[in-house]
Amino acid sequence: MSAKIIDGTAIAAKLRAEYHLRVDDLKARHGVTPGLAVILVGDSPASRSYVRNKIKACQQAGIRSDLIELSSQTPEDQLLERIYALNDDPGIHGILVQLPLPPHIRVSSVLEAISVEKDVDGFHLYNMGGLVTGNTVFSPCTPYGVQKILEHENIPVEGRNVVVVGASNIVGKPTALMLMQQDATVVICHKKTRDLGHFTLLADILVVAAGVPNLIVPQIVRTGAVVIDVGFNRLPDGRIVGDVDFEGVKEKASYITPVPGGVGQMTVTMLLHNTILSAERYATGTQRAGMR
Ligand SMILES: NC(=O)C1=CN([C@@H]2O[C@H](COP(=O)(O)OP(=O)(O)OC[C@H]3O[C@@H](n4cnc5c(N)ncnc54)[C@H](OP(=O)(O)O)[C@@H]3O)[C@@H](O)[C@H]2O)C=CC1
Ligand SMILES: Nc1nc(=O)c2c([nH]1)NC[C@@H]1CN(c3ccc(C(=O)N[C@@H](CCC(=O)O)C(=O)O)cc3)C=[N+]21
Ligand SMILES: [Mg+2]
Repeated sequence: MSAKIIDGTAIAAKLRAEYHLRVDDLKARHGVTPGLAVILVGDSPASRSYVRNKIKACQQAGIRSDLIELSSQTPEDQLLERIYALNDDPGIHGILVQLPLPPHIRVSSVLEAISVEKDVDGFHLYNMGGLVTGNTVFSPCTPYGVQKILEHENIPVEGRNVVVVGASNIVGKPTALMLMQQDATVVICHKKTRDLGHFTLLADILVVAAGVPNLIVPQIVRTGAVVIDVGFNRLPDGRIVGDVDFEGVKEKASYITPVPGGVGQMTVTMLLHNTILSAERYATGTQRAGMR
């Protein structure tokens, strides 16, 4: 068996074309241009490159994006002041603070300073908590992108065994919660999991977000499984790979996502989606009132 290679770039392109029409419609009918503020603290080359991808995608979709670059020495209270100003700025519908932040800044204070109505990354505690009950204002972009890939390929989730490898707050845990909300049976594995293969072999759908190249080899993948590789790792030789031994696993899986060209494309696309959704709510006055 050779897996169908899921073309994340093509799915993303189709969605982005639809989103561009929604932007045009907002401009024409409400005079509203969706606006995203991206705050980058410090000058990590990797963060800079992710941010560049996001800004470029905004431009292509007709979304205004403001890049706010702050020095790595910026005190936490100055960063919070910038966020409060953006919360009050009617031209800005989404606020994203690129992680990681320098160690002197508390991530939780920053994420909770962002107005829930503008939290297009879905990282505010309210949105995180909302994942438990299925009541988010915005879904986090990477898990949402994974969900959209499954939806686009008509891969059912209900009643299936989903194994998520990786338990971070930004990918593993929210992905597990979103798929559990769709009535999958979900297992989350992490570094301390004693026998990874014992669990991954149960997976009808295997989602991998560990940050470890070649963690998933064919021996620990069930024949016919759907394999979604969220990993995004740069090797010393400059090549970008996921967490899955792609060549080996594609001979055993029924579907597999490549890296690049898979989930990463969808993450950025869902950021566009959330920013447009926020601007639509603003234009039609359907934001949730009084929420922060
Ligand atoms: N394509 C995209 O859009 C995105 C891709 N990524 C990529 O996804 C990967 C994960 O990112 P992120 O969640 O932020 O990373 P983190 O480092 O925050 O989390 C990694 C998780 O994987 C677990 N883990 C690490 N090693 C192993 C192992 N050997 N076996 C099982 N579990 C393990 C860790 O366990 P423990 O909790 O015990 O430490 C942790 O829960 C990275 O490659 C990142 O680049 C991330 C965001 C977006
Ligand atoms: N705190 C933190 N924040 C992040 O946002 C973060 C992180 N850590 N760790 C690493 C991952 C990775 N990530 C990606 C974003 C876009 C693409 C993306 O656009 N990928 C495209 C293009 C890739 C390319 O540029 O070649 C693709 O996969 O086809 C990928 C990966 C964000 N990450
Ligand atoms: Mg990718």
